Amino acid sequence: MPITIAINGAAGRMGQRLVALGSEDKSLELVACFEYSGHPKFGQDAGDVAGIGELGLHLVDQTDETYEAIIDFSVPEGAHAAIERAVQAKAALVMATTGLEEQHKAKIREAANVIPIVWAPSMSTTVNLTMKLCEIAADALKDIQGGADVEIMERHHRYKEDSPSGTALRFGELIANKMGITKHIHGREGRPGKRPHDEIAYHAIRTGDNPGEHTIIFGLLGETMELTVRASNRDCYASGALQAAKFAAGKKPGLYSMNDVLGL
Ligand SMILES: NC(=O)C1=CN([C@@H]2O[C@H](COP(=O)(O)OP(=O)(O)OC[C@H]3O[C@@H](n4cnc5c(N)ncnc54)[C@H](OP(=O)(O)O)[C@@H]3O)[C@@H](O)[C@H]2O)C=CC1
Ligand SMILES: O=C(O)C1=N[C@H](C(=O)O)C[C@H](O)C1
Repeated sequence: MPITIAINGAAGRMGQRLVALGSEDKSLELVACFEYSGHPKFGQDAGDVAGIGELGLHLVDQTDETYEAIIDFSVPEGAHAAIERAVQAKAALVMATTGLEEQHKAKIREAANVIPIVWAPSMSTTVNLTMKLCEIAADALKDIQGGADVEIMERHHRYKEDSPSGTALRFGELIANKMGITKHIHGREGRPGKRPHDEIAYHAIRTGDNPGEHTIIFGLLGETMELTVRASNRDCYASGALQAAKFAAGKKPGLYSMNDVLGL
């Protein structure tokens, strides 16, 4: 039997790719496409909006259908609604929205007591693998003679609303934990003085239609290591989220990561 899924934020850039890939996947059945009622495309066929032709599923804000998993790529308020929907439906939740505030994060942790939740700032396989590589690098370089300076650069499309990306922040968190760094700064200007070793700096570039690119720099005296991971389109995130929904449906309540989903 296919796993029944719902998508929240279904008219968005990511939502449209989830509708397209999710409706093609024979192991899944797409049963609901949620949008907020004020959305300009509310009520339209989700397949038409996604550019794949009519699916017979409309953009709605409620449904009588039952579903085993709901995937959220929206905005913080949308994420809040998705958590409530998942808890009410006793469905698994795949939480992909970034830029969440502490209140939303607390709600996710609380919901994980009653439903399974995969929560990750990036559903991409190569991004999650690069996170592992960065942890190895950070561990190896934490006590290196002369120190290793960590800087994180990310590039995204001009429409992105949160900054730096959730992925960049997660890279920083993982590296900081390994290297014992507590200071995180965002860009530099004026005369900040010599760079201390115990900080990670983030640089967010917004340009064109870039679907996402991260470079993590480990700068030593005499040599530099850079790890870059780059999406060519959004399907790496969409297919990872669909994989996460299949993984989480029917699991016991708790918080799961993409490492659990991907077996990394
Ligand atoms: N974890 C991951 O792998 C990835 C995460 N993301 C994250 O996913 C999120 C969405 O990205 P993207 O698709 O590019 O953004 P979009 O703005 O294109 O899509 C978000 C959609 O959600 C809609 N929305 C707004 N409010 C609500 C609500 N209350 N309920 C339901 N839907 C709502 C938006 O409508 P409107 O346009 O009218 O606001 C829009 O249609 C971002 O936080 C992004 O950072 C993105 C890619 C990968
Ligand atoms: O908004 C995006 O596009 C993306 N957002 C996520 C993030 O903030 O990390 C993931 C991906 O980089 C694309």
